[in-house]
This record gives sequence, structure tokens and C-alpha cells, in this order.
Amino acid sequence: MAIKGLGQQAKLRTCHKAERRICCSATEEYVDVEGDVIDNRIPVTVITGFLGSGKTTLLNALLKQDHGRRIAVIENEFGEIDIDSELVAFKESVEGDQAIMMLNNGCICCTVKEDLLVMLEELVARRDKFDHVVIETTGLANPKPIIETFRAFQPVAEHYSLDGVLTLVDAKHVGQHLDEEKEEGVVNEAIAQVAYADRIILNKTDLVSEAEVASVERRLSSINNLAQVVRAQRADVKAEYVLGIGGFDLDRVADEVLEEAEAGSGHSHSHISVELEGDLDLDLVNDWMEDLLIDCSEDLYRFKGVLAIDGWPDRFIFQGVHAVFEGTPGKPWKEGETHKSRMVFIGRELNAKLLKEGLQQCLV
Ligand SMILES: Nc1nc2c(ncn2[C@@H]2O[C@H](COP(=O)(O)OP(=O)(O)OP(=O)(O)O)[C@@H](O)[C@H]2O)c(=O)[nH]1
Repeated sequence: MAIKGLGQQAKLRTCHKAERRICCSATEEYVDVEGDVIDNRIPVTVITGFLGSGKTTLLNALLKQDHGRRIAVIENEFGEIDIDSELVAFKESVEGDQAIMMLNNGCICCTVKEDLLVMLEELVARRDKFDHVVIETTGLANPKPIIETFRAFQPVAEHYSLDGVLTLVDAKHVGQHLDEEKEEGVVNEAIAQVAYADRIILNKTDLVSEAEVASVERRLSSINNLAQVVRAQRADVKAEYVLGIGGFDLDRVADEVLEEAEAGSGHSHSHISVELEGDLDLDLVNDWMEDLLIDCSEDLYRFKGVLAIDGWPDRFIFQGVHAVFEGTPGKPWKEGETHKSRMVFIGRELNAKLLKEGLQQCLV
């Protein structure tokens, strides 16, 4: 297990810009002469979505659009399925350096992980030839291992930053995938794909009525209402919706958490927000997080928060994906402002009461 952020507090480094600004991201950061942090890492978008939801259609559209960015695509095809012919046809017709790499025979979570690492390493050597990496996962995959590869695996995190996770949803069939009963302890991939999304494309809306689309939207938001959702046909969305997610931009997290907390807390088993006043003891938070991640790693898909830490002049903003979390200082607290901590959890069968009590016990 790797814990970044609070767990690295002992090693926090101070950036040049403002002495108070403390950096604690997964990787080394560089500052320019003004002291602004420069992130030269390669942005990566992970595209997930159940079988047939429109991932390949989206990729094709993306590769043809004139968005000025050179994209390297990594495809994870499952088992014996042939490499998508349209994509290959496009590859042959394309001028320049678009790279398409295939991960065959297996899903990224097991056999292919090694191959993915090798590919990512190869791409680093060809860094000047593209601006963005897009990974299309097999429709059967839970995106967790890929996300973890970018967050927890240091040699990868050094060169790549996960821009975000985009999930394609088939408006006509998603219900049956979400409803599918799994054995005890087995993850429903369709739910995981929605839960991990920063953005969702609700595709194939031509195949269902307005009432059905609205009902799917409600369903998606009950699983993950932090993700933005757009409706589409033939996955026709602006390239920016896919390539400019910035989902793991910690500066954005604070606003999301605030909105979520204001929307109400503890309503559903999959979606819980907890809020309390006062300052938290950093060591206690650290210990609590560590226990929480050990105890419910499989059930806790994502969590985000803004914390008031005793002795810290700034808000601490963080987000976690399974057993990894990292954070950064946010806006400073104003003189006389009430210190509040807010956390949002997305997972299955989460116990709101226990989570709240856990956070409460971290108060100084
Ligand atoms: N009616 C309709 N069909 C669509 C739409 N988007 C994609 N399709 C079709 O749906 C089928 C599956 O689309 P793909 O893009 O191959 O889906 P995928 O997610 O890559 O599928 P897998 O690789 O099997 O996981 C194709 O025949 C597409 O042409 C849409 O909005 N409406």
C-alpha cells in the first residue's frame, strides 16, 4: 500500500514562491523563476466504459478532430478480440506521429500490467512525438489498477500525470450492467467504471426516450455525482471534454467537495459526505486514513476532502483512489473564519456513522 500526501508529511518540501506553500505531491515538482510549479509530465486520459458503449467510436472521432494535440493511444483489447479495424485503417492514413500501441491478450489488471509499464517506458523515450496519452481499457476492466499505476508506481508517476478518467455509458444497456448481481466480494465493473469517472459520456441517447435518459442520469448521479455528464450520440463530444479533464487537479477538488457537502450528507450507501468544525490532528488523521484504507480499500473507490489541520494556515485538499491518497495546500484560512473539514466518500456499503466518528476522533 502506498500513501502519498499526508503520509509524506514528514518529508514535505517548501516551494520557492511562498514560504508557507508546502508541496506534497507524488512526484518531484519543479519551479520556474517566478516560483510557479511547472508540471512537465505527460498527461494521460483513461477511457473506460462497458463493452459496446462507444469507446472506439470516441477514439476515432478524437483522432480525426483538429484539436492540435498529438495523441498516443494505448489500446487494451481483451482475449482474442481483433484489433479494431477502423482504428488501424485510420492509423495507416494518418500523417505524422500518432502512435497506437496494443496491449493484447489479457486485461490490464493482471497479465498486461507489465506490458503497460514497458509501453509507458517506450513512450517516454519518444516524448517529443506526442502531447497526450489516451488509454482505452477493455470494457470488462475495473479501472482501478490503471489508476493505481499512475498514482502509486513511482517510475510512472515521475513521467506521467493522470489527467482524468472518462467513462462511456451506453444509455440503452447500462441499467442491466449496473444491476448485474455479483458474487460476494466481486466488483461490478460497470459500477466501478462509473464510480471512478471524472467525466461521463452518456452515449447512444438516440436509442432511448428522453424519460429513459433522465432516469439513467439519476442512476449515474446516485453512484457518482462528482462526475460531469454529457449526453451524446456516436460519442460526439468536443476533444476538450476528453483531453482537458484536469480531474486530478487538486485545486478543483475543494470546490467539488464544498458543493457536495452543501447538497446534503449521508443519503446513500454509495455516496457519503461528512463535515465537521474544528482543527484536526495531522497524526491522528494519518493513522485513521491508514486504518481506513486497510479496512475498506476494496469498498472505497474514491474520496476527496478539504481538511482543517491544526497548525496549518492553509486548507489541506486531497483526494484518494483506493489505497492511495495525495494532497496539496489550498486557500489559506481567513482571520476569524470557522475551520471546517469536509470529506466525500464514494464506494459501496459505506458506513456513514463510522466515517463521521472516525473523523471526529481526529479533532484536536
Ligand atoms: N445507435 C448508436 N450506435 C452507436 C453509438 N455510438 C456507437 N455506436 C455503435 O455501437 C457499436 C459499439 O461501439 P464501439 O465504439 O465499438 O464500442 P466499444 O466501447 O469500443 O466496444 P468494445 O470494444 O466492444 O468494448 C458500434 O457499432 C458503433 O457504431 C450511438 O450513439 N448510437
